[in-house]
Amino acid sequence: MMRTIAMIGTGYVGLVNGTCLAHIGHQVQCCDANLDKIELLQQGSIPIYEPGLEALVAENVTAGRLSFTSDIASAIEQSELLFIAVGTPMSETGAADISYVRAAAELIGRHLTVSKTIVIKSTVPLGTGRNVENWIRMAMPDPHIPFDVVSNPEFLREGSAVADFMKMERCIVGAIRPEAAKLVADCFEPLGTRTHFTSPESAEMIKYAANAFLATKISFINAVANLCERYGADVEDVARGIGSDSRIGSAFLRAGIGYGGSCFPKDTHALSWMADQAGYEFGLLKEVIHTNEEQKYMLLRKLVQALGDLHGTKIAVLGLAFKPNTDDMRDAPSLALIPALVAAGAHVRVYDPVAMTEARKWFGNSVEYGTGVYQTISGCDACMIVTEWNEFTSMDLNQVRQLLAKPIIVDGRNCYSPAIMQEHQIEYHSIGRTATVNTEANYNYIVS
Ligand SMILES: NC(=O)C1=CN([C@@H]2O[C@H](COP(=O)(O)OP(=O)(O)OC[C@H]3O[C@@H](n4cnc5c(N)ncnc54)[C@H](O)[C@@H]3O)[C@@H](O)[C@H]2O)C=CC1
Ligand SMILES: O=C(O)[C@H]1O[C@H](OP(=O)(O)OP(=O)(O)OC[C@H]2O[C@@H](n3ccc(=O)[nH]c3=O)[C@H](O)[C@@H]2O)[C@H](O)[C@@H](O)[C@@H]1O
Repeated sequence: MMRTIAMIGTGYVGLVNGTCLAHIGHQVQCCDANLDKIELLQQGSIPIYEPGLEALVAENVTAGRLSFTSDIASAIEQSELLFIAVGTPMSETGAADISYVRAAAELIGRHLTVSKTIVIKSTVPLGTGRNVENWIRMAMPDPHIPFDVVSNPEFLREGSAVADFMKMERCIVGAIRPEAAKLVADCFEPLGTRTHFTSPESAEMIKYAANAFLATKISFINAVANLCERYGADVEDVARGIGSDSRIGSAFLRAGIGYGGSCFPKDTHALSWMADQAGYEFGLLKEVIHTNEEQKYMLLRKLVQALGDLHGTKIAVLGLAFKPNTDDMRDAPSLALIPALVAAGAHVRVYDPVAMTEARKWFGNSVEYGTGVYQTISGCDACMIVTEWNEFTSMDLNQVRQLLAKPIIVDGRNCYSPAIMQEHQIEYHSIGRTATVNTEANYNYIVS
């Protein structure tokens, strides 16, 4: 059944959910406190890079099911379901900052004059559902009007967000009243997804536990990778070998330079903070976080191993976004690596297929901005691969060898096989595999 929905917060999650909910037949108003964002959307542009989203937005706006407004109060008044999809960034203590959720709840309260269902999409600490209920009630002109607060965490991944929504693997609905749970679950009914009905606290925990578990898999394989290097094993073979056991599964076993992004780092810290608050020593999770922090600098260590003192060297960095197919640089490994290279005295030239505008906000004039893969690596003493964009995994290695001043690639994403690099006489350092190091004779051969 078609529902009227206000999506409060039109970021990655709000815009994707609002658009996709409109696409499956609902009437959606996406609102945001950021007026520039709403204006851009009203003009038909979208503020983020997400494959397939722009066309879907246009289609649903044209069909009259999707609109954008900065008048959040009106959207609240006109809708049956109010989704909260605002940010919950990491605060200085590591806890999730829920001030935006509170602001949204209070605004809802001020405009709640008939019974409605509030759906929390944002990732929020356990117990926030109950707090949201109180914040709304305290702001309501008439606190006797009944309303429901339902937890409905989001599991989409950036870069494949639209597909993740449309082929939703599961829907978690945490509610106190079964009628409210059913109302929310029914919104997703056209997707034919499996719904798990839980308490609000369990739903909140499912979100954190899912992200923490995936982060654990990554830190585990990264630790195994570091050990592989010491014993001459190949982590790619090891990941395939263990991943084909269905109890382990092959997903999230790609060794690399650590997880980044707007969620794994902040959500693992938030869960660790919650454990501390509850007096529970979640040592396993703390180690996952620690391993990840260390892993971010692995590439730098390998570069120093290859080049020695970095002072005065020219280094190309390919990939700035935290993963391919997004322009999101929040907590990207490049944010740890590049300032460290600059601090070590290297001249750094960076390139990313879509995150260049975003990168300028982070790096300003401290680096040089390349215009394409080959221009970026040209004349550099080494090339570092930080994000596995297609154009970095399919480079013409003959050209790469000729363009680099020294044929050295330090690859944080294991984009190539060491054998291919050896064939092309490129010194190759990757993660969890033995480096292929050219001899001096090789260098002379290549240079001449
Ligand atoms: N980015 C992702 O891939 C995923 C994010 N999440 C969670 O979803 C939530 C949102 O994340 P993103 O969409 O990435 O954040 P975002 O930062 O891209 O978007 C949040 C939006 O909320 C707006 N906002 C803040 N306060 C507001 C208010 N009081 N009223 C109206 N708008 C307000 C901001 O202006 C911003 O546009 C977070 O809790 C995050 O942990 C969950 C799954 C995936
Ligand atoms: O809560 C969230 O925001 C989202 O966080 C992740 O999604 P996302 O951060 O978009 O991207 P992922 O594909 O999960 O990658 C996260 C990080 O882990 C890294 N990663 C991933 C997989 C892997 O095997 N190895 C690895 O290093 C990626 O490079 C990236 O830096 C989860 O996969 C989503 O289910 C969740 O909804």
